[in-house]
Parts: sequence; C-alpha cells; structure tokens
Amino acid sequence: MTASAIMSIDQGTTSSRVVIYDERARVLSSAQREHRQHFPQPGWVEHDAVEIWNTVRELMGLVTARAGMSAEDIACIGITNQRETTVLWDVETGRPVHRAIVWQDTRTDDLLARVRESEDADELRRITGLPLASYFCAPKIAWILEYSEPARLAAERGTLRFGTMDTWLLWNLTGGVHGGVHATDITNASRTLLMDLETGQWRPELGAHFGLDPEQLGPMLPEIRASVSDFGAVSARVPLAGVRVTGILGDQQSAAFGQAVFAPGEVKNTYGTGCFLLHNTGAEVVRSEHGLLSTVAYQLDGEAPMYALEGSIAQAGSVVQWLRDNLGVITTSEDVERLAGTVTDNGGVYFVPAFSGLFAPHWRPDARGLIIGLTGYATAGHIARAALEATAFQTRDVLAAVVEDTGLTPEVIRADGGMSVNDELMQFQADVLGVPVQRPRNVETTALGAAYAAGLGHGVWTDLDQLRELCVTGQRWEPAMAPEQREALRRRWARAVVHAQGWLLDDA
Ligand SMILES: Nc1ncnc2c1ncn2[C@@H]1O[C@H](COP(=O)(O)OP(=O)(O)O)[C@@H](O)[C@H]1O
Ligand SMILES: O=P(O)(O)OC[C@H](O)CO
Repeated sequence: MTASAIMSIDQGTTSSRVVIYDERARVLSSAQREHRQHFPQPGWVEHDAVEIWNTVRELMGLVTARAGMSAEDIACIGITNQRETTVLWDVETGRPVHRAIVWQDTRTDDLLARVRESEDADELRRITGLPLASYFCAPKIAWILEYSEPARLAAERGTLRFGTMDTWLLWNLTGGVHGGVHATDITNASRTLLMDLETGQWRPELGAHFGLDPEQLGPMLPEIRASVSDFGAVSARVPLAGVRVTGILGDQQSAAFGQAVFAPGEVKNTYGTGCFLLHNTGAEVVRSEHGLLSTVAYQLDGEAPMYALEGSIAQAGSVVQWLRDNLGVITTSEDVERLAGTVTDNGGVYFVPAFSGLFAPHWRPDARGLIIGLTGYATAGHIARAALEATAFQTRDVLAAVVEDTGLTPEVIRADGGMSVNDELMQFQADVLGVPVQRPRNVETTALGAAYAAGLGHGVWTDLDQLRELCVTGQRWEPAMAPEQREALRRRWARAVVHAQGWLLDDA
C-alpha cells in the first residue's frame, strides 16, 4: 500500500509541534513541547537552535510511535517555522556560532535607525517590500558577525551558513555535516531584507547597507526554492529516514495556506504569540503606503509566486502570558477568559503592549508598553480585558491599512491560532472591525498548511481546489456593535497608541 500520511513540523516561537495527518487532513497523532526563551538583556530574545533541533527530532519519533507508524507509512514531510529568527552555524562542526536571535529582538534598532536615514533607504524598501525594522534577518546576521569571533572566523574560512529555522531543521534532517541540504523556501527568504521580491532571488549586495560584506554573505545564503517543491530526503541518522521534505512555508504563510487563502482578496488573521494578518494580493506585488509589508504568500513548483500584504503585530497572546508569568494574576492562559469575564467592559482602561516597540502599521521602535485610563475603579479584570482588546484594536489598525492600500474590505476574516479559541475576543473582534470573523473547526492551521504544501508536493493531493474542500468552518461571529460606539473605542485606542510612542527618545 502507498503511504498517504503526512508529517508536519511546526517550529513556533514558544514551542515546537509535530502532527501526522491522513489524506482527509484529519489528525492521527500530535505532540508539542516548549523550548527555553533566553532574555539576556531588555529587548533581547534568543533561542538555542540545538535545543530546538533536538526537540523536533524527539517529537518526530514520538508522534510516529504514538500513531503506531514507521517511516514506510509517512508519504512526506512539511516544515513551517517562526520566521526571521536567525541561526548562523559552522557547516564543518554543525554547531551554531551564537544563540539564534529571535524575530522580536530589538538589539539592532540603532543600526536600523542609521539605515533608515541613508539615501538608499527607499530603494532597499522597494526591492525587498519590507519596512526597515530590526524584525528581519539581515541586521541580526550583521550583529552576530560583529560580536561573535567564532562567526567571523567561520565566515573567513567560508564555512559559516545562515538560515531561518526551516533551513536549520532541513539541513539537520537531511544529514547535517554529512551533506545536509542548505535551502529555504521563498516565503522565508522574503523576510530577510536580502531578497528581491519581484525576482525571488538573493541580492547579497543589499547586505552592505547593514555592514555585511556581500562577498562573504553570498556563500552563507541558502538556495531559494518554491514552497511546494522537493527539498531532499531525511538522512539515515534521523527518525523517518528516506522520507522526503516536499513543502516549506513560514508559519504565517502556512496558516494562510491551511485556511485556503489562495485567491486575491482573501484574508486570514492568526492569533498566536504575535498576531499576523495576511491579505492575498495575487500574482502582483502590492506596495503599501500605510505601514503594511509586502511578502510572498506561497509558490507552487514551476509557477509564479503569489503575494500578500501583511500586518505584523508583535505582541498578542504573549500579553496573556505576561499577565500569567510576570504579574501572576492568572495561572493558565485560558484563565484570562474568567478574569476578563469578571467585568462587562474595559472600564476606560487601554493596554498598548508595545513590549518590543510597535510593529505594523506604526513601525515605532521607540514605543514601549503602557496601561492608561486607570482610576480607582479599575480592577485586574479591566486590565485583563484591555490586554485582550489590544489584539482586536491592533488588528483593526492593520485592516484599516489594508483597506486604504487595496480599496477592498474583506467579506470575512478567517481567524486561527491559539488565542482564537477565545469566543468573547472573536465577538469583540467582529464588533470593532465591523466585518464578520470566522474560525475553522481546527484552529491549528499553521501545521495544517505545511501538511497541505507537502501533500501537494508529493501528490497526495493534486490541486488547490481539493485543499479548499478539506477546510471545515467551525464558528462565525457577526458585528453587533453600534457604529458610534465602535468609533468612540477606536478614538480612545488611537490616543493610547500616541502616548506609547516616543517613550525611548532621549529627553531634550
Ligand atoms: N483562552 C485564551 N484566551 C486568550 N489567549 C489565549 C487563550 N489560550 C491560549 N492563549 C494564548 O495563545 C497563545 C498560543 O497560541 P499558539 O497559536 O499556540 O502560539 P504560537 O504558535 O505563536 O506559539 C499563547 O500566547 C496564549 O497565551
Ligand atoms: O511563532 P509565531 O506563531 O509567534 O509566529 C512568529 C512569526 O512568524 C514572526 O514573524
């Protein structure tokens, strides 16, 4: 019998998850494990790439055993990953030269401020489709090369390699020091500030804007392949030896793929650690005038890339974790529903979670978090509610930018991600947007998208229409708030955001 089960590896910011699906996209087996977050200084966030690889390898063995399967039963593997997080490793030792610098890390803000002021800034934005922010890979590579001697020595020897998490995992899966494949997919490459968005090719010379030597950078970069394509076979040293990796997508693009956001005008919003809204713009790159970024949505083998406008929000579910871990007002993330449910509205309290500055549509690294509107009346319930509402308000800001840029208001927002299980938040979201919100029965669309991509690559499914049919809608929320109330809330939120900006500017 031919194998038709598909393994998806979902390597996220806080945890890794491995899922096995059948050809009806039903979950056969899954397991998840957190990895350590390192915060060496305020604004710095690092991951241990070796810990992550070990976790993924163990989870692969675990879910296969739990499903009572072996390598022969798995048709193919898909990978999806936290994007932009930057790993540099020595191809001879197989060891990272520094801890991975995570997408949320703000240590390169000063470098970016200088790049933004340079005369080539507009050209850099035009070529890459990205705002000049510490969020992306190039400044992180530059930082490691400046501060890590092992990195510099490996670069001089020509043995240093760069990758986002997909690339690091693929290289290890396919043999590591014994000939691992050094490749990435176009969606991940489009987040580096080093790829030409129109051609899908590297432009190593762009590295010079960040102080990188293009001659040294070129050989460090992985080969860019279509998201649905052959990335190589798992090596004999790893569980599932011989199975081919046939799909890779950055996690937000994967969630969009898993929600069948294939056509222009379709929109998804993923509520995870951060919150990321993607609006499919078809085969054309649409350039934002309102603070969104242009990115690749997906590319099928042999076809032209499909693009998207993206509104990236840095802090969403992470604020719930902050209430849990830093304030201790809840003991689990789900507990936030109970605490927020102790009040009927925000009591005038607004929470701007600019923990690492503000991303889209403001792009203000000088902003920091604030809770404003406090009175003697405010309780922990109001603060919890304000923390949840912040995600809905931020989504409203990025959707307004989408409407400005495209002239289109979506018919529905397809929500997913761990925070989207919160029904009250979904209703509030529909209310402040004035647009219906719909959630699939299975909110884990990130892992599903990579499975879809891999299954398409392997031939388990033959076309996108087949995938559309597999998507099952769960619940839908209609806007129920009066327009005047929506507008009043929006104005207050906008004022709170203004107050958060400029906090880090030096006093004059
Ligand atoms: N009931 C809930 N209400 C609000 N947020 C929640 C709830 N349950 C989980 N979360 C948040 O959802 C996030 C986890 O979502 P997930 O999609 O797994 O994130 P990621 O893939 O970014 O690691 C966590 O930040 C958690 O705090
Ligand atoms: O791991 P997540 O779900 O928080 O996603 C992180 C994003 O890919 C960052 O761009």
